[in-house]
Amino acid sequence: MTKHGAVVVPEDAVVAAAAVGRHFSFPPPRTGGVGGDSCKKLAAQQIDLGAAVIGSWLDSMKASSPRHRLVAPAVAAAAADAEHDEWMEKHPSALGKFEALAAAAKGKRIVVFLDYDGTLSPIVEDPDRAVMTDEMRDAVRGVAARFPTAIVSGRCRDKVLSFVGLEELYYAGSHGMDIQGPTNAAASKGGEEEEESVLCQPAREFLPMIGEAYAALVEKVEGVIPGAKVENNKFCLSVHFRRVDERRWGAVADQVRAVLRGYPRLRLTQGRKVLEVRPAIKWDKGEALRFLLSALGFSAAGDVEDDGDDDDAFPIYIGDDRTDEDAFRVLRARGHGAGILVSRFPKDTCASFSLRDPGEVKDFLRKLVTCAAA
Ligand SMILES: O=P(O)(O)OC[C@H]1O[C@H](O[C@H]2O[C@H](CO)[C@@H](O)[C@H](O)[C@H]2O)[C@H](O)[C@@H](O)[C@@H]1O
Repeated sequence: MTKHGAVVVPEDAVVAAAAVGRHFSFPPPRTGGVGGDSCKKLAAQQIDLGAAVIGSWLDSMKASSPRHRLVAPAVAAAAADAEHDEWMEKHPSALGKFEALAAAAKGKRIVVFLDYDGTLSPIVEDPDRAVMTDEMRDAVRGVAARFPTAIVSGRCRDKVLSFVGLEELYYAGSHGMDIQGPTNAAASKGGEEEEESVLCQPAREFLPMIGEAYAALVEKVEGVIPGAKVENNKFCLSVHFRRVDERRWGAVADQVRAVLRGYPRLRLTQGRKVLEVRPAIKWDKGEALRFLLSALGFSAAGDVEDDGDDDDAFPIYIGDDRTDEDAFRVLRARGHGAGILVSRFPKDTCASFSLRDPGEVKDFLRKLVTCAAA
């Protein structure tokens, strides 16, 4: 931490590869707790936002999109292919291994957790246009009709609900800091639906501070650096630099750092060409997953001393981003359930399986529905 307490978590910095051996094993070996050897907790790697580390932080920003692999020369491309094959051995396609996954879930109650951006909708330039297709919506609706289903997103809960448009789901917005149950007629008991459906808001006291920081970031970043955009996600803020000239990413870092000096109780993490400002509390997508499992009546196992044997839930979590690793780690610590990373490229991850893109996510969800119907 800096002396002001503002920190950045370089989320691509060491998430050790998920599989313990070279070859895929499922169910995945336990890590011996959330902070186990093979999946190191990123939160433990908070790096000072001081000028001395801005270089490595910028590297991290540059690495937040893997597009450079597309233009690799032939030799590098061959090496990348080999690396990809090896990675796929450790994180095989959840479609290709569907039968193994279904066998592991047999006799258990599947619970589905879905990230939004990059998982249900493709990554696009303008965050306000990241809509999902009707086909994807149908697939999610089908899954939710059979299994408890939650959307877990960095976005503000209302916004992600408006994008997904399905009231029968659970929604965990603001990286899990704003959790709501289903709001459809079957779930609500009439009147005060909004109040009744809110299940958990562990960062409520931060609302005024987040509002202030938002205004400051709009003024000092969005108003100063062309292309920068600050998104208010209620309990956290996103500073987008996807449309900022790469030569000015350092300026984005500097400006955000300057603003956060005034807010020692806020911390910074990184997603896909976005810096995420959030309350410095021990709450993330992994905690949201635990909370929801518990709210659904399942054990929120994951502690070393809990062997999870009496747990009849089989959580499936699908996500594409670094913030989803917190949830993958919880699943790995549980020793059952399946973490599925959405990525075309090898990435360090605690997920057991992979899917290439939202198109494959849709196919996987459809397969899940067909399998449940059978
Ligand atoms: O947890 P998620 O649902 O994956 O949300 C994470 C962030 O997603 C959004 O930003 C990302 O998607 C945008 C649209 O495709 C893209 O333009 C941006 O570069 C990505 O970082 C969202 O806008 C953020 O607020 C979320 O925190």
